[in-house]
Amino acid sequence: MTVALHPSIDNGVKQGSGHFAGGTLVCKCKDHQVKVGVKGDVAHNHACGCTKCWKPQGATFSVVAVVPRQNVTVLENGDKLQIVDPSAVIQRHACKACGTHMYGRIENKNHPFYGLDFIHPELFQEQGSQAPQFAAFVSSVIESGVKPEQMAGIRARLKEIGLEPYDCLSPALMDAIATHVAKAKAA
Ligand SMILES: N[C@@H](CCC(=O)N[C@@H](CS)C(=O)NCC(=O)O)C(=O)O
Ligand SMILES: [Zn+2]
Ligand SMILES: [Zn+2]
Repeated sequence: MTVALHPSIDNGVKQGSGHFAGGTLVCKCKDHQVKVGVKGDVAHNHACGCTKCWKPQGATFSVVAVVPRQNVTVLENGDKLQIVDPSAVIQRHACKACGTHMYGRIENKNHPFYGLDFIHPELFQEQGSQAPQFAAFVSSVIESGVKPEQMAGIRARLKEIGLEPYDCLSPALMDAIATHVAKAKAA
């Protein structure tokens, strides 16, 4: 049996249109859904294996991307949102009723990713946003109950669908973080 990663990539990664103009993220509630507007396409879309990122029922990975925070607006039923863990770097605003994380925001102005919000593109009601590019925090799925002996199969399946597996972020993002830290130290 093929390893299940996440429903939006299990049948192969669907490429983005390259001209996604933005859209509306909708939570999983049957009524009074939380709706969040996003302007423009997402960036750095990836599968994340960490325990903190929201994933749909049964998924092993989250699929998560970033957008400039000024491009994110709560459109409807924002009173249903609450911050999952106020002490986390990424403050994930989740629907109290269905648990779906609608956007994650970094409030620490010194953080390398300050200015970017984390969102789950599968919640867009529109098609065509950027496809996942790689897989991050892959080893962390063990913390959610995956057996270590399943890891070779999971990494092989990620590679098969074109998502290079990394146990932290991709080299480009790790370099961006280190560059930010080096500049902060030099200042
Ligand atoms: N092994 C940890 C890794 C958690 C982690 O560091 N997650 C990354 C990727 S989302 C992060 O940047 N977390 C910051 C945060 O959750 O606020 C876990 O699975 O819980
Ligand atoms: Zn909801
Ligand atoms: Zn994560």
